[in-house]
Amino acid sequence: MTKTKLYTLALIRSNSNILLGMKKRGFGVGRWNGFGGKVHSNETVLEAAKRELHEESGLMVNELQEAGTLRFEFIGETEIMEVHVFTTNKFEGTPTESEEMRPQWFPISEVPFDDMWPDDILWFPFLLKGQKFSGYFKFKGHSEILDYTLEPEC
Ligand SMILES: CNc1cc(N2CCN(C)CC2)nc(N)n1
Repeated sequence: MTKTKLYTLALIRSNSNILLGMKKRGFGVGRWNGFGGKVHSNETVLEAAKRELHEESGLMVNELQEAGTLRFEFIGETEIMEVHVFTTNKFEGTPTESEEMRPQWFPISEVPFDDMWPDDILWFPFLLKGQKFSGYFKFKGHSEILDYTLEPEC
């Protein structure tokens, strides 16, 4: 019986730059990504997104904009990951390395997709255009997408 587990992912923009973090350990280690993690039972998805962003990058945000929802199935695993994606260009603080993440600004034109999860190159265009999206990806291992659906949501 598949079980859905909630996660967050926050992408921070500043003019034509985007803040990514190099994951230093755990799930997705060695790949650049936004900042996020699990949603605790005593918090909303939005509260978790703000908490995880601060824990992983040192940045503080008052508001986050909903950008989209991504669901991931991994062949052979019963958990479906439901990742709620957020974005903002209003933040306080300076990106600071954490135990989990090494933050770095990238020009939007230089997003290192080759060193990111393979789904990212597919949904980033929606994020960058401010078009909300909903995606479902079936992974074999951590690098092969067997099939997927991705559509704009209003
Ligand atoms: C499986 N593909 C993924 C997962 C993923 N996440 C990021 C957030 N994590 C907490 C859970 C997994 N992020 C991206 N960009 N792609």
